[in-house]
Amino acid sequence: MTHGKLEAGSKLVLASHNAGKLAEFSTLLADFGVTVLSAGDLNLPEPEETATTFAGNAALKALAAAKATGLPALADDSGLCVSALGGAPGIYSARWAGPNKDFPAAMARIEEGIGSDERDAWFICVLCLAWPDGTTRSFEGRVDGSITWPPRGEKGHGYDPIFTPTGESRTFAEMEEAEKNAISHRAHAFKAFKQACLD
Ligand SMILES: O=P(O)(O)OP(=O)(O)OP(=O)(O)OC[C@H]1O[C@@H](n2cnc3c(O)ncnc32)[C@H](O)[C@@H]1O
Ligand SMILES: [Mg+2]
Repeated sequence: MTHGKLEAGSKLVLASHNAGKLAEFSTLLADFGVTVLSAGDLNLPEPEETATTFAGNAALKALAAAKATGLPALADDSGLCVSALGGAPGIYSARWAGPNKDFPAAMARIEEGIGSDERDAWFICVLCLAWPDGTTRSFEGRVDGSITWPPRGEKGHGYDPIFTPTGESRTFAEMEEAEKNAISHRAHAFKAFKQACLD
């Protein structure tokens, strides 16, 4: 097993328990001939995200999965950053929704915290590919936009119903997965990962 590129036929663990992310990754990875196994398929525990940055949490999740399985593992740490909230919820985006993943409540908390004139927001995604020997490579993606209220759309996941990317009139939750996958933070990070590790 080399530490550079993932060859066709190699196994890759997706070190995420988020069904929405996993659906997007299965489309993004469809053409590359890697066999994808998810953390849930492998019964991997969800590590506590104790780092203070997206990159730190992505590395912690990827390394935990690579060490537990002996396989290369790709983790995604991501979140929604709201300008008027000083970048919150940011790395705490999942925690704002609580253990019951109450995104309507988390979205309402964002709307309550911001005014009508400062609605800029951005999503960040850091992908980390870790190897069982502890080697890691990270890739960051970002998409800028604004907070929409009330929430709109039934597609996507998480905060998608309140995020409208710059230059679009629809929220991520009103777009087909392929449209979101062409412009999202995850798509941009994935493109860098692909160039470095798959092509
Ligand atoms: O850690 P894993 O197991 O991957 O799953 P998670 O849902 O806990 O993921 P994170 O720790 O990275 O937290 C990211 C949060 O940001 C939200 N988020 C990330 N990307 C998003 C996207 O494309 N659309 C909407 N919400 C997103 C997501 O719903 C989570 O609440
Ligand atoms: Mg998480």
